[in-house]
Formats: sequence, structure tokens, C-alpha cells
Amino acid sequence: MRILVINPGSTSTKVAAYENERCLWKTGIDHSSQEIKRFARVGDQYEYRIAAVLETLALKDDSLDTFNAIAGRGGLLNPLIGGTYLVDDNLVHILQNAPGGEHASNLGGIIAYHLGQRVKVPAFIVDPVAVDEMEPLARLSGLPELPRLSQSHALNMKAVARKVAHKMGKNYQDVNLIVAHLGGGISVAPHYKGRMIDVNNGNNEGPFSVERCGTLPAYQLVKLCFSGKYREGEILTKILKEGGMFAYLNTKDARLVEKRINEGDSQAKLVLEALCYQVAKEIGAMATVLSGNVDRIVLTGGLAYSNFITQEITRRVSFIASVEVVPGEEEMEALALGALRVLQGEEQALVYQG
Ligand SMILES: Nc1ncnc2c1ncn2[C@@H]1O[C@H](COP(=O)(O)OP(=O)(O)O)[C@@H](O)[C@H]1O
Ligand SMILES: CCCC(=O)OP(=O)(O)O
Repeated sequence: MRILVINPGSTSTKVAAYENERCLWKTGIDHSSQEIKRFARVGDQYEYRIAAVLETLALKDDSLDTFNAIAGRGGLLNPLIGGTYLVDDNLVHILQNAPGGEHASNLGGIIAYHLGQRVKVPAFIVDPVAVDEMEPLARLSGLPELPRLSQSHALNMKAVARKVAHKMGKNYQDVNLIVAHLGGGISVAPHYKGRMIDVNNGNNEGPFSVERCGTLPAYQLVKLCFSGKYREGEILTKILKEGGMFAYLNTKDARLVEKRINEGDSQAKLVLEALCYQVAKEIGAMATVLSGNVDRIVLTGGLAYSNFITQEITRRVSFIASVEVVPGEEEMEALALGALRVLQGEEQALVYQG
């Protein structure tokens, strides 16, 4: 079986071709902020990104009509259980209108659907951002109108969790893990016997990330919103795109920050240490969700390539459980394998009811 995998991010589209479990090729297409700025809404970018994917296929000397399915990263839908979902008319319409919020991952299903239609093969999304396996207890925020929402890097966290469990000689369903995805956004989740029973919302709760604020002091945030200095969109940009490390140091690149630290920049050191401190605190909180029964703590995502970051977090949390570092992400493989499980009849594709 051949599967084409599409993973759109805010500034790039990753594309890969798989033959069963084997990756044939993988590449990233960069989109400049000028190009992206032309589109009022994320959903409007799909034709532009499809053209880029088709160009990539041509460059790779590959052809759309050789694929048995297209798998795309899924986005901000209503809360749903993990698994592989068929992208049908209804789902593509919902992703296009983005009632759950604008996010580049919404484009994964849209692009997969349109490419699939061209060559009459199914399109799937796998473990979308909105995967929700939270316990009822975890949903209360303290204000009934504002229930906590499960929005996370579920795709990578579950793929990496399966791998770590396998390395331990166990099934994902037999272990308790705390997985911290440390990327553009940060998600920290306790995985209790194969279910993500709590997680900070990777967009606006928990630790600050390289570009997002994480949890903010609520009273001061309300005052800022009503200060008359900012429009709603400007505040949202501060929270989602220009907060966290970027707000303090004017860069989202942790490699540059490490370089500044090595050159003696004490503010850079303080900020990166604070990011690690907040991640460690979140891991500690999630250990209480598992009543301390934690088999492994897993650090993954782009920031897990950094020794400074993994050491700084590990020294604070290793009293809870041993720490496994799985740098980068396994999203492309997870998308391919999710589609493959359905094509091979191991799993039935779920249908999103919306
Ligand atoms: N080798 C590395 N050392 C330190 N930081 C890294 C390294 N590689 C990537 N990063 C950092 O990881 C962050 C991006 O993580 P990534 O998982 O690629 O995010 P996303 O996929 O959400 O865009 C950036 O701050 C980047 O600088
Ligand atoms: C809301 C969690 C998903 C997410 O933030 O993905 P990116 O880091 O890829 O934007």
C-alpha cells in the first residue's frame, strides 16, 4: 500500500510517501510569511498548498495516482476520541469553516480530501489536535462557562508513547507515562494505560513555549484586554504567536537562544531556564494525576534536541520516574501508520459527526 502524508504547519508543509511502514521519501516545503499573509483565513490556503504538494511530487518523480490513500494532520474539531477518521464532505466543510479555531493543522484534512478526490482514493486524518480522552475531573476550570479543552499534540505524543512502551517490552495500554511535547507549542499529558486522561491546552494553558504564553495571570489579562490599548486580534496574537520566549527574547529559535547563553547573555539564560522550570512543574502536576504511578517521563519535540533543555527539566523531575528523550516528532510515520491500519482492515475508519 502507498500512502501520501501531508502535515501542514504555520510556516511549512511536510510531505512524505510511505510504502506500508517504510518511508520512501520525506521533505518540507517552506512558506514565507509574505505568501501566507495573502490569505485572510487558514482554510483559504488549501489551493496554494496543494500546488506546492503537486510540485513536490513532480520533483520527487512520484505520481498522485500511485497512492492508495492520503493522510493529513487533523485540526481543531469538537472533542473526539483518538483514531483514524475518514475525511468526507461534512468534515472538509467543517475544517474549512474552522468553528473550533484557526490552526494550520485544519488544512491537513482539506488538502488530503481534495487530492484524494482527484485520484478517487480515501483521505484520512489521524489523532487530530482535538483528541479528547480527559477524565470528568480534569474538565473543570473553576468557571462553568469556561470548561477546559483538550487541544494538544496528540498525534506525536501517542506515537512516541507507543514507541517507548514497546521499548520497555510492553503495550501502550499497559503503562503509565507522562509525555511532554516541546515544540512551537507545548503539551504535557499523563497517559494512563493508553488514554490521555488530562493535558494542558497546548495553545493557551500550561508552560509558556517558544511562541505561546501558556497560562497567564487571569486578573491581569482581563485588565490588559480592557485597557483600550489592544484589539481582540492583537491580544490573541500575543497569546498564540508572539508570547512566551519570543516576547522576552524576540526569537522563536531555541538554538539561537542557547548560543546567546553561551556568549554570556543572562536574560536569555533566565528565560530558557524559566521555560524548563514551567515544563518541570507541569510534569510534577501530571504525576499527581497518576497518583505517582509513573513508569517513564518522555521528552519529545524539537526542543528535546537541546541538551540544555532536557538536562534542566530532567534534574527537576527525575525523582518521579526515569526520563526518556525522543527528540523531534514522529507525526509523518504516525499519520501513515494510522491510514495503513484502516487500509489493512486492522481498524475501522471513524466518521466525524461534528
Ligand atoms: N537541535 C536543536 N537544538 C535546540 N533547539 C532546537 C533544535 N532543533 C529544533 N529546535 C527548536 O525547536 C523548536 C521547534 O520545535 P518543533 O517541534 O520543530 O516545532 P513545530 O513542529 O511545532 O514547529 C524551535 O524553537 C527550534 O529552535
Ligand atoms: C494545540 C496543540 C497543537 C499545536 O499547537 O500544534 P503546533 O505546535 O504544530 O502549532
